[in-house]
Formats: sequence, structure tokens, C-alpha cells
Amino acid sequence: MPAPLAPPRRRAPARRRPPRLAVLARRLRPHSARQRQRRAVAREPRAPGLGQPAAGAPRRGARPRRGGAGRDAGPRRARPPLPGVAGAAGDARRPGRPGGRGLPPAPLAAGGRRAVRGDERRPVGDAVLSRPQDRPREPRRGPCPRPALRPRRVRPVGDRDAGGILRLRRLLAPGPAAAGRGRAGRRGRDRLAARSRGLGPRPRDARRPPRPRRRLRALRPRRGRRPHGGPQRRLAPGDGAARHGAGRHVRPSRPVRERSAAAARPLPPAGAGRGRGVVTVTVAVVGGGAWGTALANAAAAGQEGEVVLWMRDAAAARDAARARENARYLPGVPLHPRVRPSGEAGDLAGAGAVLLVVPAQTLRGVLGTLRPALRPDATLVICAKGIERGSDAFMTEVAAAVAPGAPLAVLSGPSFAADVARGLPTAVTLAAAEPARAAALAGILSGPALRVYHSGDLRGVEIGGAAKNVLAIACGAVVGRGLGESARAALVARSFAELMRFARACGARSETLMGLSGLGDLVLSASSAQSRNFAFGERLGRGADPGEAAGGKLAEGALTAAGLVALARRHGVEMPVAEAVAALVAGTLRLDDAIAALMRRPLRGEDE
Ligand SMILES: NC(=O)C1=CN([C@@H]2O[C@H](COP(=O)(O)OP(=O)(O)OC[C@H]3O[C@@H](n4cnc5c(N)ncnc54)[C@H](O)[C@@H]3O)[C@@H](O)[C@H]2O)C=CC1
Ligand SMILES: O=C(CO)COP(=O)(O)O
Repeated sequence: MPAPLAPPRRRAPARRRPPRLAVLARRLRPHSARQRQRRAVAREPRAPGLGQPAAGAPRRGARPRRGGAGRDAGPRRARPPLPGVAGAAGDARRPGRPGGRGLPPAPLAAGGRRAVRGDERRPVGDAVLSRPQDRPREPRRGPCPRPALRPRRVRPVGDRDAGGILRLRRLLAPGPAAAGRGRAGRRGRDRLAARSRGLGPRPRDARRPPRPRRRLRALRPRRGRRPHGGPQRRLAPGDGAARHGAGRHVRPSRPVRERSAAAARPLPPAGAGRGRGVVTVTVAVVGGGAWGTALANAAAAGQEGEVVLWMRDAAAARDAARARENARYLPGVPLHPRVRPSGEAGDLAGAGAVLLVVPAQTLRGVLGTLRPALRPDATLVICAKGIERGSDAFMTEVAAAVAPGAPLAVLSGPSFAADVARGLPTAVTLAAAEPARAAALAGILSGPALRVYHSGDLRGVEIGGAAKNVLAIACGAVVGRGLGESARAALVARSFAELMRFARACGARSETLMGLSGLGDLVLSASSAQSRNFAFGERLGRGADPGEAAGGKLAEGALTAAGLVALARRHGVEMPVAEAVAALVAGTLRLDDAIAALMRRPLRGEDE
């Protein structure tokens, strides 16, 4: 018997691919029971022939709701997975969630590296696994419904604004920071308004309170600059102080404050042990030339009182007072408001310090004339640079002879009047026998651009100023003759050597000559045609007659050379450069012969 036939095995019916819409719907995560119900309805077949969309399906032409089922169910979003790709856009939205509808995590690729799905952030070096259109859109704002797609947390705008408002409220809150802020407070409110509109810059570091220094500045009333601690003053244009921030209150630097204290003190007794009284510090200037005018301006800027600028020509003084300018000697530089030009000797009577700024050869005569008008205890500050002809006397000796017992001081150093008048930085030395007097005077004359060092070596400071004028003529002659920069440098060095020898022989300190009045002034005058002495020598070098080489200007070196040489001989000091200049000026030696004589001198050790 044939074995009963087994009932034919029925092939399992092939699984029908679910309709596309159903697949898509399954992938979607319903957010609420209402949504799930809607989607269930949507899965039901449409009524045949009616062609009406199922309830809950998006209407044609309706704008898909952002982040909702309507958008996700749209045809653009619901793409089938790409072949060979472990998942596609939207698949990873619930990775590994037990019982979740999403796909399991992507399998590990060869080498243990996990394949990266197109919708994940890809580490550098991973293959590109998706087409650009399969990548999810970046969510714009608000909470993202798909955590795996969220690139990073976006702070809601409201949060940020709240922080900004809090910070700005703190800035504007009444209290020491805000009280009296005035414009600063208004600015803050404006910024707050701008910030709340999403405009305007963020505060630099809003967590930190504003810096206290700034706040203090804002609270400080604006005043005129007080470089020396005095009361507010009006400042002249061109004045050094005005140039350095007039109109703004700037706390003076420590040295300036110290100078103020020094200036406020009365000068110590003149000629200690000689019964002199204490002198006050009212400054007057004798000599209305370039240097006298520049120093008067500097003194006026450096202390409180009026500064009388005495001129021998009363008409010139009136003109200067009217025009507020010394048009002849220092054109273009306004006089400081507290400089009073005067031709009256009586106007010098109140001065405690009198700056003598006339040509060296006139000092004896001028001081002799004015002496009766001066206070007997007035400090005479010698600013002329020279040695008196005929007597071969230093300026301090001349002054001491004319005004015996008067306290003396000497001011010298590298300083073109035009530079000082323009407020360019300058440093000079002031020497007096008593250190306290020198310091007090230095304090009075110092300013933002004029730095006055003090010294006790009167002789050294005056020799530096007088001798450099003579030596600068030699340097000018070398340059005028076209002998080159090497020759000029050699001449400066050898000139300085003889200056030192001479100064030491006269009892001065070498250190003084190595400073401003000596090396400093020699370097300035030997290297610049702005120096009248250098210019005089330059013209000599070009063949000008010594009588005309000055060109109507004051060349103190030409008038001092003979006296310097005479003094050097008296002290047994060799000064070959000064000798040559004296002979050139006297017209007893030609320049070429002078140069040849210098070059033929016996060779010797440099320090001999
Ligand atoms: N101009 C400058 O850059 C500097 C000049 N000095 C020295 O200052 C002194 C004066 O020089 P500057 O003012 O430049 O000269 P300057 O030629 O500009 O003025 C000389 C002043 O002295 C007056 N004067 C001339 N003879 C007189 C007399 N017999 N009696 C009264 N007053 C007389 C003139 O009227 C003029 O006001 C000189 O010894 C010079 O070496 C010092 C440092 C810098
Ligand atoms: O003494 C001066 C600079 O320090 C002025 O130099 P002159 O007199 O050569 O112009």
C-alpha cells in the first residue's frame, strides 16, 4: 500500500512587505494617546472610491507642524534605508531601548570600530556613510524631541537674556558703584535696553563686578592738571604740562609729589653760619633772550606764583606782555599766563630765587645794576655759560664779587631753549653749596618735561657749560671742513679728555663732568647745528672770517676760549683743542694748520 500521502506541506505564504506608510508610521514615536489613536486611524484603508484622506492624516497643502507627526510623516523625511547602510536617517532615534521601536545600535565594524550611521556625529577618519540629504536637519530652537540628533544643548534665548538683565541690574543697582555715576549710569541703562533687544555687546566679563579703579575715576570730579600739587591753573598752549594732558586730573607720580613737597618747603638759610634768614621761593628771571624765556615758562609751570621776566629793553618787555610772546628770541612760543615781562628792576624785589640768564660777558654789569633792587638773601642762579674775558673769572666768581654773601647756584646741562620751550624732554643739573637748597630749586624748576638733577659741585657744573662751548666750535670746524664723522668723534673724545683734566685741576669732581653738564652738553653741542657754537665753528671751517662767523648770534665759546686757555695754562693743564679754537677765533691760526698741528702732536698714552 502506498503509504498514505502526507498532506502536501503548504508553503508559508511570503511575508508581504508592509505598506510604506505603515513602516513609516511604526518608526514614529507617538507622543500621546491621542496621537497614537490618530495614527491607528491613519493606518486604516481609505474608503474605496472616496479618495478622502483618513482621519488624522495630514491634509493636503497643510503646513507640517514643526517637530510633530505631521512633519515626520511627510514623504521627504520618510526615506527607505539605503542599501548596505546600517540604518538611515531617523533609525537611531531610540537606540538600544528595551522594547523600543528603534533599531538596535549599529554593529561594530571591522577592527572593533563601530560603524557610524549617517545621522551621528562622525569622528574624523570615519567613512562617509550617508548622503547629505539623509542627514537630519539641525533643530532650530526649543527642546529637541530626538535626543540622538541633538548636536548640543542650546540655551534658550530667554535664559540668556535673564542672565544679562541680572548682570546689568547689578551694575545699575544703587550703591557705591552706581551712586553719582551720572553718564556712566545712563550708558549702562542704554546698554541694558540694547541687550534686552538682542543688540549691543556683551559685558566683557559680566560675572565680575566692574573694576573699582574705573568706578573711582568716574566718581572723581574733573579738574585741571596739577603737576606740582598746587591749585588748579590755566595752562598755556605749548606749555609742557598742557601738552601732557591739560584739562585732565592726573595723580602726580611719586617723584613729582616729592618735588612738590620740596618746592613747598622754604629754602634753607642762605650761607649757613653767616646769619642769613630763610628765603621764600618766588622766582624771577633776568634776561629776556631765548633761554631766559624758556626758563621763565618752565618756572611758571613748576610753581604757583607769578614769574617776572626782566628785560633790559622796557619797550621789548611791553611788546612781549601785550603779545604774550617773545617774538624776537623765541617766536611761536606763547608765554605762560603767569610770566610777567617787565623792564622795571623794582619788579624783582620780591624774588627769592633770581635766574641770571644773560650772556656771560654781561653778567657783571647786569648784576651790578640790578643788585640794589634784589633781596639780599635772594639765591642767584647762574644760567650763563662762559668765562669772563679779561678777568678769566668763572661766573660764580663774578657773581660773588658783585653780590658778596648772596647764595649762589648754577644751572647747566644739555638744553636747547627751543626744545624746553616746546616741552620736549630735557634734563639738566642745578648745583648749590647746600644740598637742601639745590634740591628745593631743582624741585621748583622741574616739570613734566624738564628734569632737574641737583648737585653740590658748583665749579664742576659751571666748567662743563663754559668749556663745552669752546670745544663745540672745534667740532663744528671739523664738520665744516668736511673732515668726516670719524674726525668729529675723535675730537669729541679728546675734547672731553682735556675738559676732565681742566676740571680736576680747578677742584671740580670728575663725576660731575661725566654727567649732564660736561659730557651731556658736549655731546649735544658737538653734534647739532642747532648749537650756535657748533654753527659758528662750521662757518669757520667753511672759511668764514671769525668776526662774521657768529652771524649776529651769541656764540659764548668764541668769547670764552681765551679765558679758558689762560686758566688752563695757569693750572698747568694741556688743552690743545681749546688752544686751537682760541687761536682760530683770534685769527692767529688757519684751520688747516691747526688740524695739522693737532695731528703732529707726540704720541702718548691715552690717559696721560
Ligand atoms: N639758548 C640756549 O639754548 C641756552 C643758552 N644758555 C646760556 O644762556 C645765556 C643766554 O643765552 P640766550 O638766552 O640764548 O641768549 P640770547 O641771545 O637769546 O639772549 C640774550 C639776552 O640777553 C640780553 N642782553 C644782551 N646784552 C645785555 C646786557 N648788556 N645787559 C642786559 N641784557 C643783555 C639780550 O637783550 C637778550 O635778551 C648764554 O650764556 C647761553 O650760553 C644756556 C643754556 C641753553
Ligand atoms: O648751551 C646750550 C645747550 O646746552 C646752547 O648751546 P649754544 O649756545 O651753542 O646754542
